[in-house]
Amino acid sequence: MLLSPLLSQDKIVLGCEVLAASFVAYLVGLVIYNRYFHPLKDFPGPFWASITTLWYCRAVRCGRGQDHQLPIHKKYGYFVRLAPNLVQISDPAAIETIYGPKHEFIKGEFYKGFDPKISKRQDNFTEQNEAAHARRRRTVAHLYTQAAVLEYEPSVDRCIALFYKRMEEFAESGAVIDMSIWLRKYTFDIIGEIFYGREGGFGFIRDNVDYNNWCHLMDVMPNPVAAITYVPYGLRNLYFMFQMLYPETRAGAKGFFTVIDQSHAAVKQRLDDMAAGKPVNRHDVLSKLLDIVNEKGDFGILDVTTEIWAMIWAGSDTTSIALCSIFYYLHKNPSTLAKLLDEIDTAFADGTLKTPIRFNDAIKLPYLHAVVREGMRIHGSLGTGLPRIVPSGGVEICGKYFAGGTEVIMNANAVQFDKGVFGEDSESFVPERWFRDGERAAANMERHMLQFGYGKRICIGRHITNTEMYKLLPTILHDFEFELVGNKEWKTWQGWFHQQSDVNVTVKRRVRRT
Ligand code: HEM
Repeated sequence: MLLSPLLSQDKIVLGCEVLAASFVAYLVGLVIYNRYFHPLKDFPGPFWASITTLWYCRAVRCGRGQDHQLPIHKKYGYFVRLAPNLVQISDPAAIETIYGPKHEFIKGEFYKGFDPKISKRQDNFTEQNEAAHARRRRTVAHLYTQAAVLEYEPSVDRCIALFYKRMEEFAESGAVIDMSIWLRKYTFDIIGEIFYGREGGFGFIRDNVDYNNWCHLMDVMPNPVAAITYVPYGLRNLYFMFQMLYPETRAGAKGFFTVIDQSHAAVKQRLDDMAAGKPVNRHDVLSKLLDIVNEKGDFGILDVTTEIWAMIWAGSDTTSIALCSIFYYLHKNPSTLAKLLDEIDTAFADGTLKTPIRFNDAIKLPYLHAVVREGMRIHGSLGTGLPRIVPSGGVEICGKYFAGGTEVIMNANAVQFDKGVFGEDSESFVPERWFRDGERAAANMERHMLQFGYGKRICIGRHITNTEMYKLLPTILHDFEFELVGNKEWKTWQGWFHQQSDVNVTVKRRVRRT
């Protein structure tokens, strides 16, 4: 009763009108500020990108490579404003400034979307606090060195044997297979072997089943997650609810929690087996992570779960995309394939390679090395770039000043095409570039590859990837002949992951030259 004069209908309507008018005035003011007064106003880029983060959000969510890979830089140059407070830079000279040790650029808010919140400590990939990251990375780094990874070689061999058996069956049946799918099963199974304690992997290759829908999850979940931090703050719940209207996002969200459950279950299983005195693989990462729990006070069981959870996301699709790129470009370029086969056959003939192929032997093949580098250069596994925040005080990057708090990004799929570093033919698949101009030029290209990131946040799992690739490729290429059906182009998706599909091939037993 007392409040009724305050809540008269007229006053409520007036209040709503004032609120709506203020909101519209705020939006108009923001647009004018972003476009004409923002410190980044002079950087070139699309109009809509200069006034709202939703433009870049759409680019990531919808896998629009033309908006954040090489084409956008062809249009606007080395610096492109992709959102009001975000500039993407493709000048290779900026890598050292942004990702190198000289300045303290921290990871952008983008990474928050990937935090599973399993433990109070985040995984290395999502951790934004540099000191916390350094502590965690020091704690686990010894599990990921090349020497440590070689201890997991028998696990990789088991998955290769399963893959090989499948290829034999396909050669026998004459079936058409999508190689992008089978390479994905291979990399998932290896994560299953070395992080989840499953001998023979998750069974993706063995049973030809996408258990828990994890492969499907990788197709559908990273895109909304990678885009969400570019939705204006107040609209994120709405965006999330809207995304849930898509059945595939609902499946992805469910899968997100299944991965967490399965990660808890894998750790529990290993602890139970150890307590029961059952034989377990003491050489896999899971065992070694549990050893750390016993040795260090600040790394608990939930940190083990977090670590193996992260590897499903970080270690499976990334590697299969790289493998698929190498495989596809080899089969699109028969003369390159022929040269590589020559090298592999000679290595088998002179005893450099033997079955099962050792990583340390395969790495000695120079042409294979060039093919691997080139496949990863021309098609980066991550479709979008790696966001960083300019430290307070501001930093000059390649002659342009950026105020503290500005977000900057470099995208491997733009940088790795730079003609100054990689040559005039940088848009073509040419493995020869890795030795044609001598060691200094090759080292210079290597320094400007962003495929695995750079500096202290560089990919910790890259030796696992290399081991998987250098062992599988010569094994299958030596014994099987693949033909791209109709020599068709693949399909690609340019969101957070740079997935390929429709790499359809037939498989035959290879008739080798004598
Ligand atoms: C071709 C394969 C791979 C590619 C292209 C790749 C790419 C990357 C990139 C670009 C980063 C840096 C992210 C950033 O700076 O924001 C990164 C970090 C990371 N990667 Fe990979 N990755 C691959 C394979 C793997 C594998 C096999 C694993 C583990 C099994 C792994 C685990 C990680 C982790 C844990 C980080 C965070 C490292 C840190 O910040 O300390 N990656 N990866």
